[in-house]
Amino acid sequence: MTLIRLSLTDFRNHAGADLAAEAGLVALHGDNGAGKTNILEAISLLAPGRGLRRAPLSDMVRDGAGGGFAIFAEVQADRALPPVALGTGIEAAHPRRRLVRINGAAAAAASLGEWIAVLWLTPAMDRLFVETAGSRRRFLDRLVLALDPRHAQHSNRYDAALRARGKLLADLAVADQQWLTSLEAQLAEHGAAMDAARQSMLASLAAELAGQPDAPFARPLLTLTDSDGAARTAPHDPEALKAIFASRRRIDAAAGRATAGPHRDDLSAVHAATGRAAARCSTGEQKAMLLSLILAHSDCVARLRGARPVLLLDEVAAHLDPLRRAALYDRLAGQGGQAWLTGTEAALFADMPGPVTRFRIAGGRIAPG
Ligand SMILES: Nc1ncnc2c1ncn2[C@@H]1O[C@H](COP(=O)(O)OP(=O)(O)OP(=O)(O)O)[C@@H](O)[C@H]1O
Repeated sequence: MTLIRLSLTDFRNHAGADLAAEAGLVALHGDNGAGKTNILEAISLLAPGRGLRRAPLSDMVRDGAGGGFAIFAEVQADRALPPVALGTGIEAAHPRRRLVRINGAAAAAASLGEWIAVLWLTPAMDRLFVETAGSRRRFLDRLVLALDPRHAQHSNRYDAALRARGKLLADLAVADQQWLTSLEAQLAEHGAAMDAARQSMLASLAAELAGQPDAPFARPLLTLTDSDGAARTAPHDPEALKAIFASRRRIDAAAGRATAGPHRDDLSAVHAATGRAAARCSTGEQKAMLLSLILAHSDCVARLRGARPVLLLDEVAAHLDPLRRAALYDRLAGQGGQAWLTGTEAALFADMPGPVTRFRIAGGRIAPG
């Protein structure tokens, strides 16, 4: 998948920007605060979800602009087909409602996943393995989404049913039992589908990683675990899940949250070469594992979906030694697809193998270079 055109209106510090890019590497360089990550964030919003900062939509409107914002892109998924036009943004009157247009027609955000897959690595993700299970689950679900666009619908419906059940359980004594049973049936159906998609993605990713060397990027071994840290290998059975939810109504009512289910699962990672848990590895090793994970996943999506996801690598190049940096560029250039990289120095990108589209960003302005 290639973004051949991107235009931004009142998005973060970009009042109006229009850029054309080619397949291959796209290098964005500019000083701190120039607006590089904002461009990557805009691209991340072309996929379902809240984007790479998970920020409220209203924060994304350019300060002082007073209205909404708009992101528009043309994406070429297949050279034989015309590009698809994707647009998203908000209007001033409805700052919480994300609007989406696909080829000019209004669409649900979840549908974006059918047209584009976007994977990213940002400095904020460096601590993923020591952060909360929630951030790892979100990361896991993004990996699944890149492979299986239906995942967004299942997880949206699961979350909606979970919230509705939580409201009913807040007053269990008067809760409509039939409505509870129906919500738990929805949780079981969508939860089992979500879980199956996670397990199938992890199996494909494990197979991809197994074929990759331990160097120059550290290879991780990944496992889906339950909330107690035990490995989960068999998919959730919908009937069993329904029974779990039904049997835990009192416990969940007392806890004020659903204490069991796929929304509590976690992703655990081990450094393959040393056998050490990722959380106990050095920051550099954790970064390297994430990079190798993302690169392997990109291969996985390319193999299974027939199109490579757009990769957004924010400040990744600056943290690699010259040997690893060259290895990263070679790998990205050799595989087709499109990867957007940011850095403060143009020199970081000087030796990239072509084709490379280069932009210099300064104060929210984008110029070729
Ligand atoms: N809604 C907004 N309106 C205007 N400016 C904003 C808005 N949100 C963020 N900014 C500003 O946009 C600028 C660019 O941010 P961005 O994160 O893209 O910088 P960057 O080029 O990636 O810098 P760094 O190299 O430091 O990571 C920052 O100064 C930030 O404060």
